Amino acid sequence: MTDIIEFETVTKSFGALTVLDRFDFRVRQGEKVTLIGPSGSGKSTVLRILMTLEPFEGGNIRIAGQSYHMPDGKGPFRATQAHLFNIRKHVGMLFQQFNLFPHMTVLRNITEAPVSVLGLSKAEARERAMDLLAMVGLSDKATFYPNQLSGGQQQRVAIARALAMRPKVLLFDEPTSALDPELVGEVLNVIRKLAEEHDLTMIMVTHEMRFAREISDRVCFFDKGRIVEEGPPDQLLVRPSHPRTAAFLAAVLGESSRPPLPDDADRQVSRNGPQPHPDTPAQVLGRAGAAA
Ligand SMILES: Nc1ncnc2c1ncn2[C@@H]1O[C@H](COP(=O)(O)OP(=O)(O)OP(=O)(O)O)[C@@H](O)[C@H]1O
Repeated sequence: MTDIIEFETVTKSFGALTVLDRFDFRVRQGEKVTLIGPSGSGKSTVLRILMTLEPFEGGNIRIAGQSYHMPDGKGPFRATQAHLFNIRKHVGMLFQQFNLFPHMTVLRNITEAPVSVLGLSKAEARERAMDLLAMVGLSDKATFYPNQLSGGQQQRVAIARALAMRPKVLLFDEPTSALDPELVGEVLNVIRKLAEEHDLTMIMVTHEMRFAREISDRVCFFDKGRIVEEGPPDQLLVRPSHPRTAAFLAAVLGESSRPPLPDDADRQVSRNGPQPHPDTPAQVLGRAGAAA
């Protein structure tokens, strides 16, 4: 299988802070990859660069064989809008906060870009949108406005909107983290269906470890802008070989798999650093798998 995404020695800084330092990363066509790791380790930055929302200073990225550099070798900082647009058309992205247009109906949210960017007729765009709304289980909400929908429904519309552009790569930046717990399942079900039924390449940043184990071909553990360890989910999430991966998983799985404690409000630490926990990742994920 060919690599649809290639990062070669990519460097990205915010002022004095180097977030990615000669970062290499490849994703195969159709692969489902999950990025996990502590807060601030650079996971979202990777997605935002891929979506051309952030420039980078060094190295190169290719997506679907197309370089982020201009054909004359000029770096991505100096790429024209037309060049960036050509790259961006391969990629769709789901954000934590859905980012639907509040003044447009659900249908218009989905048809707007296919009509204005891809040049589809209104009828073609509508047909595509209605098929996608059926896929995400929201055929009856086409005329609603975003504020008339639950968070889970809004995120499902956002998925339909991204798919309407027929991207080759779909990026998910913690797509369920802004949702009430009871709404998480419906969004994960749609993503699960996408992963099972489509050859779409998917890269996801998530703290939903059980879900990551279920849908990913590969999980990458990030720390300080580097992939410290990567592998199939059953290996990395269950039998991590790097101590930092093991400590991170113990903290995250420990937090999500036990009932809340009275002092939880003061602890807010699980994503920021490892915390000791009596369970191993294998025990916790094993229990989760048994319960599912
Ligand atoms: N626009 C920005 N300006 C300055 N610093 C930024 C900006 N965006 C991100 N950073 C910094 O870059 C680092 C990496 O951020 P990033 O959002 O990629 O981390 P992350 O691993 O996705 O974290 P989280 O899990 O909390 O979303 C952090 O230290 C963050 O504060």
